Amino acid sequence: MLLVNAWEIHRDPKVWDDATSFKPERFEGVKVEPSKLMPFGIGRRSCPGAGLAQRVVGVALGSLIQCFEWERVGPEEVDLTEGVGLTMPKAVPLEARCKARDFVPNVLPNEA
Ligand code: HEM
Repeated sequence: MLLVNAWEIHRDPKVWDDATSFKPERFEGVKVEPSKLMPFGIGRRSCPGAGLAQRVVGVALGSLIQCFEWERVGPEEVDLTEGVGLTMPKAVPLEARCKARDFVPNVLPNEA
């Protein structure tokens, strides 16, 4: 069995500028070689849900931002340190406060 260390490739400074910074704009309008970016695996056993996931993640994230105001629970910056595990947990779980924006009750059914 061949195991590819995608984690390492995704952080390789030879492959990416400023490799460990969160810069989603680095992907705007560019076609990235599949051998550099493989969040869904690669080849015949790659993730068959990739198309669905990419659409749903965008809609879900957009809905959370559009429908809620978000804030930290305290004055400290959110700690983005990675924890240990296969699913890339955060070292410190995220705690945040959210409040539905004013328009939300008008578009969601009122459950009595
Ligand atoms: C952000 C969401 C997702 C990520 C990051 C992800 C990532 C992956 C990765 C890395 C693999 C292993 C590929 C390999 O072995 O090379 C995989 C396999 C798989 N994924 Fe996903 N996946 C996601 C969502 C989904 C969804 C929504 C579905 C189904 C609706 C799905 C179904 C599968 C299946 C069935 C496999 C096994 C494919 C096989 O072994 O032939 N995944 N996924």
